[in-house]
Amino acid sequence: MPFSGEEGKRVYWKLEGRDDVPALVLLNSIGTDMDLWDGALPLLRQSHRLLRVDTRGHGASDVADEDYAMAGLAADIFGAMDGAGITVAAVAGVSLGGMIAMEMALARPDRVAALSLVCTSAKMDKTAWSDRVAKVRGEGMAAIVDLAMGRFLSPEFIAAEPAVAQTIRRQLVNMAASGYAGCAAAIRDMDLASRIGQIGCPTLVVTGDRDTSTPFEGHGEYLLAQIPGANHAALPAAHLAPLEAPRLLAETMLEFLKD
Ligand SMILES: O=C(O)CC1=CCC(=O)O1
Repeated sequence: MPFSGEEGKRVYWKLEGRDDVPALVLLNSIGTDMDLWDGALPLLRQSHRLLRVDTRGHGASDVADEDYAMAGLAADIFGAMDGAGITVAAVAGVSLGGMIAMEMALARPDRVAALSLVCTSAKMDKTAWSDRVAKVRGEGMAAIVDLAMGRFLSPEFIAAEPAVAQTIRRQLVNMAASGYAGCAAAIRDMDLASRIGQIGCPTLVVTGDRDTSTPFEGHGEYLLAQIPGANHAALPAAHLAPLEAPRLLAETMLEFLKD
């Protein structure tokens, strides 16, 4: 299996598609893994070589029991790109994945060709994320699963796709609490808000009309105001847009990436 990084902090990645097309890196939210993107893959792989990475502490990646930092999570993804032989790529990330993507664009502008920032933010409530870290470390994943599910998916989607919602819930409950807490600490400590004005690559900000975690108001609108020349698309989806609107998300990203 393809892993990159030092022992205990290795990230698992999967590369697919032709090598004569541009590379696109796909990053997951906290509490999910690379499978989050499954519904969008058939369209995306027609024109892009896809590198998916399980964020540290998630999926098949290693779980270190410590606070993670956004810069370290970004370095993990560059390590996966190195392992896959990719020098430059467009990067798309959902929520935490979008935060990591912004950190990547700031750290290595030479390696990030474009950003798709899906249902994400540069500033989350520090107290709320601090409480979440403590709760998960003290009581385990069951203590926050209802809160997280309520922010991930809309009631309409849960009613229409109960099996998908059950899978997401099961993954969340069964994942390593230390992996979730490590990433939650990175969200708590992120300092993107004052720096994203320096992002220089073409950027698409995707918001979800039903997203209660990072709604347009206060989150998407801030990204659009700060990132020079950023474009906006609003989708009929909650936070996990690749689940609620996979085809529309893929079409929107491809339209942006073809420019
Ligand atoms: O608010 C939530 O629980 C959803 C979320 C925030 C960051 C992320 O990756 O997911």
